[in-house]
Amino acid sequence: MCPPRFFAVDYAINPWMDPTQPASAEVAMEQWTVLRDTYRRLGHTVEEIDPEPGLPDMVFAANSGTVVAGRVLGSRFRAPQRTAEAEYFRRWFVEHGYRDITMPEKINEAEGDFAWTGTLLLAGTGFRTDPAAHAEAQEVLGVPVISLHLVDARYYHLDTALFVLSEATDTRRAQIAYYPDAFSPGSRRVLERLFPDAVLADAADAECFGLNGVSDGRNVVLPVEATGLAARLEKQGYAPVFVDISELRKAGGGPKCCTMEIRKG
Ligand SMILES: CN(C)C(=N)NCCC[C@H](N)C(=O)O
Repeated sequence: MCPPRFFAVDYAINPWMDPTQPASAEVAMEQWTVLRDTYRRLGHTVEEIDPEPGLPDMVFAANSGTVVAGRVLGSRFRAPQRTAEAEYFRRWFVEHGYRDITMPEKINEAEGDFAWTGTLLLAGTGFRTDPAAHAEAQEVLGVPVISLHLVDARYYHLDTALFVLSEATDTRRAQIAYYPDAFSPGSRRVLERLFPDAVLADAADAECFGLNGVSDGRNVVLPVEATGLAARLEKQGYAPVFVDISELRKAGGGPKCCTMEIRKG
């Protein structure tokens, strides 16, 4: 995770960002700190990278790397405003002992558009990550990739429209939640086929970034407004944990965007 010390909304590269509206680095830092401490309270290890001045979106660490079984696929941003972030994260991986690091040739916004189910890498495209980056990820990470097409600009990254509730080594046992309207008809059919027991989100769940949740298979960290989705998750045996991410949402991000999940083994 990356503390939002230099958080701001100075430019608009997604429909949620409005540089004419006030955004506070101080409030973002308070909300981010609660999110980080929530993970720690739930028993997870959190490592941090230093933020860099002039990179207000660096708090969205999920966009800077996809790590499966200790293999790191870095990122290559579409927006020039974010390009420099990728190299800081690459250096972090080097300094923290990762040896298998590949920087992509294709536009690749990492976990913003990649979600690991335990056997498959679900991969979004349509707004940010280049579809050719999906084949590149399959080759570099050596895991099967399923391409999914996003069609609503408000849900410009896969992680605004879908998240994994529980990973499994048997594809049919992994569980996901997703917002069907964010996907093309063909991608919806793929998701129905692969995940017939998925939790389906509605427009209200999606609008508050409820699909930008982070689950450890039991606890599901969600924006505080995602009450409808939380109620459905509770019925399935999950434990919702609410966080306020209202300031970070002004930049188009939520809990998952702030969280790169490092899968070492
Ligand atoms: C949940 N999402 C979309 C993320 N994975 N990342 C947030 C990135 C926000 C940044 N202003 C941008 O537009 O790139």
